Amino acid sequence: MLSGKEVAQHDSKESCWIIVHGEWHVYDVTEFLDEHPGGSKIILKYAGKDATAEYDPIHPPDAIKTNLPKEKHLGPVQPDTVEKVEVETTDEEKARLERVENKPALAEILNLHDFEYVARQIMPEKAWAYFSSAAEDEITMRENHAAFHRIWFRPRILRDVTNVDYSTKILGHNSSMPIYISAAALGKLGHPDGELNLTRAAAKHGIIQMIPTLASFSFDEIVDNAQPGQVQFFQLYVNKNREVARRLVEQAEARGIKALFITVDSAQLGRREKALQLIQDMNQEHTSDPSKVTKAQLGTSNVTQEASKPMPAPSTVLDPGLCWKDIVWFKSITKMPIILKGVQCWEDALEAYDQGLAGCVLSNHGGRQLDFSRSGIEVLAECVKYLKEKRGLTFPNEKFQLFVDGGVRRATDVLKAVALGATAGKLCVKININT
Ligand code: HEM
Ligand SMILES: Cc1cc2nc3c(=O)[nH]c(=O)nc-3n(C[C@H](O)[C@H](O)[C@H](O)COP(=O)(O)O)c2cc1C
Repeated sequence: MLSGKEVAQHDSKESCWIIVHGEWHVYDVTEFLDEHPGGSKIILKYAGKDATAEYDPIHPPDAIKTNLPKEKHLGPVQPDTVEKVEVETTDEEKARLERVENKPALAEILNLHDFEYVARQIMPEKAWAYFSSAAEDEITMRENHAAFHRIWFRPRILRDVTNVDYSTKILGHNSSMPIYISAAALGKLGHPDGELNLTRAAAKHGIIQMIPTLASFSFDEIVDNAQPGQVQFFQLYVNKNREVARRLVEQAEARGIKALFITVDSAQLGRREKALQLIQDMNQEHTSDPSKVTKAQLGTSNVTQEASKPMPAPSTVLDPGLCWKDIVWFKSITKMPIILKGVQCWEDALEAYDQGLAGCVLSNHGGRQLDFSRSGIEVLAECVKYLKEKRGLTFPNEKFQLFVDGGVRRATDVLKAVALGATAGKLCVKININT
């Protein structure tokens, strides 16, 4: 056991130790300083100290394991000997903390628009930029919701609706409602319990959670937090290194994951300018390397993770080379049903059906990838039409399920999707509609 005092002596670039994580582990990052993708300045700010609070929300769970040689892991430190890091609180931060303190009770929040408003008020700027940003002019993001405004009901009367059961089956698994929680990376940015909150909520309400590849918690931690028998799906970003992809799929199958959703709308990261703006500010603050700023400004940095920086992930996590032959390979290595997440026209939905896949999520990634992609609900209408015309399919269809996400903010949106043929849809933290 190291003492906090000893660690504190290594507070310079000649010898730089930091403490990270609940288990209070000490790491020697002296040689890593120049390699750190976030620059050395930010780490030096925490030299000899506990960096957990800053480190945790913005790094993938395996960042240390993957980037820091074992011999640099110096072991645990006695927690009570570690001095608290004095973080200077700006006036803006004080005001934000006050808003957190006074946030409305859950029962006062009536709908998802309220949630969004409150989130914007209380989240750190970084988190809000990540969660709320979409590609370029954010036209698709707005259209996703607006598209539902163009669909109207044609209610029938004098039907007995005393008992309404809106439970359903999604890919053969019971769900209390025709929605599931879709993948959203880096949950810890929003709350220290991140994705585990969603695991618990899904269990409590009998809905299915899709675990993201880029979750803040490790895959095992999320699965370990599920109740016995709780159904979970897994979202896969296909790593350039197919052995990594294979390992993720095998791990998911071994742990009882019931379906594999492969994200196919992210050949590269969408240009999310709100997030880029923030990176620019951060780079100015944390690094002296002006080329980083320029790259970020131009949107040409090789950021390939879900978040766009400052939300780190290995740059190999997305593969522009992903194509149909890989899907055939995935089919050969897993018995889990495969669903493509991010299908945006009927031709690709038809191809997925012909390849023997279990379904598609008609989605444009919440408008975060290609601006001017059409909304999922609009694509649903054409898929239903052409899959009937070309292959005689009717929807909802158990053998080939259509899901819709993007802009779903109301139960009426879900109802519209289901009425048009979807198995389920997604809600903000991400509920998907199952048509
Ligand atoms: C144990 C030591 C650390 C390791 C192994 C590590 C690893 C990484 C990795 C792998 C990335 C991103 C890679 C990518 O984008 O593909 C990253 C980015 C980043 N890290 Fe660390 N990190 C460490 C310590 C820290 C600490 C103590 C801080 C302080 C808060 C920090 C702040 C950042 C920031 C701000 C970025 C984003 C940089 C940018 O987008 O320009 N890191 N780190
Ligand atoms: C903050 C955030 C993070 C996301 N992360 C992922 C991800 O890691 N993988 C993925 O396939 N989709 C991801 N998505 C896309 C969602 O799964 C879903 O397709 C989209 O959010 C639906 O649109 P909506 O936000 O309008 O509901 C993310 C979306 C948001 C808003």
